[in-house]
Amino acid sequence: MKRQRVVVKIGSSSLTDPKGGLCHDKLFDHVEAIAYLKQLGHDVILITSGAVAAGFGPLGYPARPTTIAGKQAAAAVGQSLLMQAYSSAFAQFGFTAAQLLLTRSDFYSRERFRNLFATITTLLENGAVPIINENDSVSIEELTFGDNDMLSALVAGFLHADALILLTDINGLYDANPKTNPQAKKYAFLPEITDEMIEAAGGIGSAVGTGGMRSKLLAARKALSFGVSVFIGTGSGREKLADILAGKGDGTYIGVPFPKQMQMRKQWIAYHAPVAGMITVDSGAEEALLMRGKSLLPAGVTAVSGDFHAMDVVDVVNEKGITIGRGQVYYAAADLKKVKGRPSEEARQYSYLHRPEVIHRDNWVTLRKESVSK
Ligand SMILES: Nc1ncnc2c1ncn2[C@@H]1O[C@H](COP(=O)(O)OP(=O)(O)O)[C@@H](O)[C@H]1O
Ligand SMILES: N[C@@H](CCC(=O)OP(=O)(O)O)C(=O)O
Repeated sequence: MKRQRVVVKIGSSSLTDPKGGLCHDKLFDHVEAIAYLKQLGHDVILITSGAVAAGFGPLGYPARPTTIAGKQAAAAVGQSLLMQAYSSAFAQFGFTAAQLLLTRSDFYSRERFRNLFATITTLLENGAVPIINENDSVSIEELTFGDNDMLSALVAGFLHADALILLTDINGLYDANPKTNPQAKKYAFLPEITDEMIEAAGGIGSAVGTGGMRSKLLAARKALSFGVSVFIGTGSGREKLADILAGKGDGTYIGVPFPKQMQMRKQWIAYHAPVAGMITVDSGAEEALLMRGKSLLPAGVTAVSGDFHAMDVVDVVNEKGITIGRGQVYYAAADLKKVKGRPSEEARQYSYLHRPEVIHRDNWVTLRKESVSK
């Protein structure tokens, strides 16, 4: 299997005891499975919950605190316990754990966004395991991600992950909460998430979790909109994540089956994404895109119209004004205007992902081939 970029999110209930407090056996089981995925050559980014659940006991609370200050204080205690446990467990497999604590405003600022991307990329290049949680102790309630399910979907989208795996205490999505309705039936595969499913999904099932299945479905829908397929479920043992990636997991698969994920992203670009602008390319770039399977580079761009942002979808037209394809851009319109016609190495500083391509091959869909300019 080709190298995959996988975002794994682990919920509080899968890391702590029902009454709170870190469960080292549960945590080790996940670490072993992540280490195995890395040994198979995949990139893994971990989104971990559990700071509040791990910290409230040691801080002296009998149950998960309900006040914001209580949760924030518990998270400050629990986060360091979590990282201590991850660092020592990953070290047993020869991997280094790296902590990143995010707030929603990190996603609003392009500069922070860019730094975050560069940091995670550098960590992955060096073989480390990026471990992300919300920076609970400083997050302001109105500005939180909602929960780590949504955070994991946003991270999976912006890292162009191949798959988002939401590990939880239940083996998938049911048509009703199985903890309260024993007749509930499990979905094995869903092509999409409908409003009805979100309505039907219930809330939290454990004393330590946050959003329940509803928040997972909202997150799954967000991930699908970025072209990332999702798995919600459970598992145990070293091979559980590899099995999930191979389509053999105990849970619900949402979107296109993982190996065919690229196809889905392209479908989204071709048929669903709003088109935010237009780029004109010269005949060399047109030929590279249509005949040689290459990415679009800044050097081949001759004109830019519309007010698009980086990662928006734009139409690409040739010198005759004929639309030849559509793709997701790494540059905002204003930046692309500055760098059109320039060498990639000069231009890439303006791309928020530091990527030289204007449209990477993976984010390109050909709409007309017969129109190549002569
Ligand atoms: N339709 C549903 N299908 C499956 N689980 C559901 C459903 N509705 C509610 N749940 C509950 O969601 C829980 C998982 O959510 P949560 O406790 O937030 O987990 P985590 O801590 O892993 O994020 C399950 O234990 C289950 O009780
Ligand atoms: N950031 C919080 C987790 C919030 C959260 O979404 O929890 P969960 O529903 O268990 O994934 C913490 O570390 O306690």
